[in-house]
Amino acid sequence: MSFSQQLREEADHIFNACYNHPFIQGIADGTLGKEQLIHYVKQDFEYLNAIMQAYAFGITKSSRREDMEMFNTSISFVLNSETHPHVNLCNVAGVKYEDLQGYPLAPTAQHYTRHMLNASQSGTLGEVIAVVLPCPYIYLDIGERLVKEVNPDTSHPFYEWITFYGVQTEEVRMYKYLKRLDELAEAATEEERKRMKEHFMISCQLEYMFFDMAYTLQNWPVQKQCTAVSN
Ligand SMILES: Cc1ncc(CN)c(N)n1
Repeated sequence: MSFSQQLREEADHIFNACYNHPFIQGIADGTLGKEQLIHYVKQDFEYLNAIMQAYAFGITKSSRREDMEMFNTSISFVLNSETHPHVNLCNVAGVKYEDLQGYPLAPTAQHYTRHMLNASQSGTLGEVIAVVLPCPYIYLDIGERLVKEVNPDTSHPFYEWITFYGVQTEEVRMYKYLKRLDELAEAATEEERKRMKEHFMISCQLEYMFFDMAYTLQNWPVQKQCTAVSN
């Protein structure tokens, strides 16, 4: 079994938990609430900025043009295409996309972005791939399962979100990452392979937590009190 197959098997329960999370099931049956959609898009806009920076660290660790191209394609994908599923969610929530940009990170988004940026800044090329991989991998899995199980038509409120992640070129992008991860894992020391696995598993857990953050409208626990002004 290849290294990437081992990781996928090890994380199977997390992939399943993500699919069964009420956030995704709310997308599936079209009932996800406006507040949850807005919180998700605000946080995901910032998350996608951070993953582009992680991809850019991947370029700084690359010496082959093919690897630079792989990360560059992912950055272009986020900049030029991944706005579409966000716009779908904004349309359902009845808000403008531009109004959901530039918000502070909630705890889980803070955790996930720091995890990705720390590992990609301090790690090897293999570690960069391992830490960013769950992002496209889990959404491809969710999208494919939703297309198969919900089989939405254009009247479904989240038709565009579902078909974007379930029926598109994500698969081609993914296989490049998996192939390269296996090559790098084969040449890596046991220590490095251990770090790659740890980065991958933590990113998978944080993908689950990200859905939970959006669903529960997670925020920092201590907020400034608004005291009534009395005359
Ligand atoms: C947190 C998260 N993970 C993954 C994806 C899909 N690229 C996303 N938009 N946001």
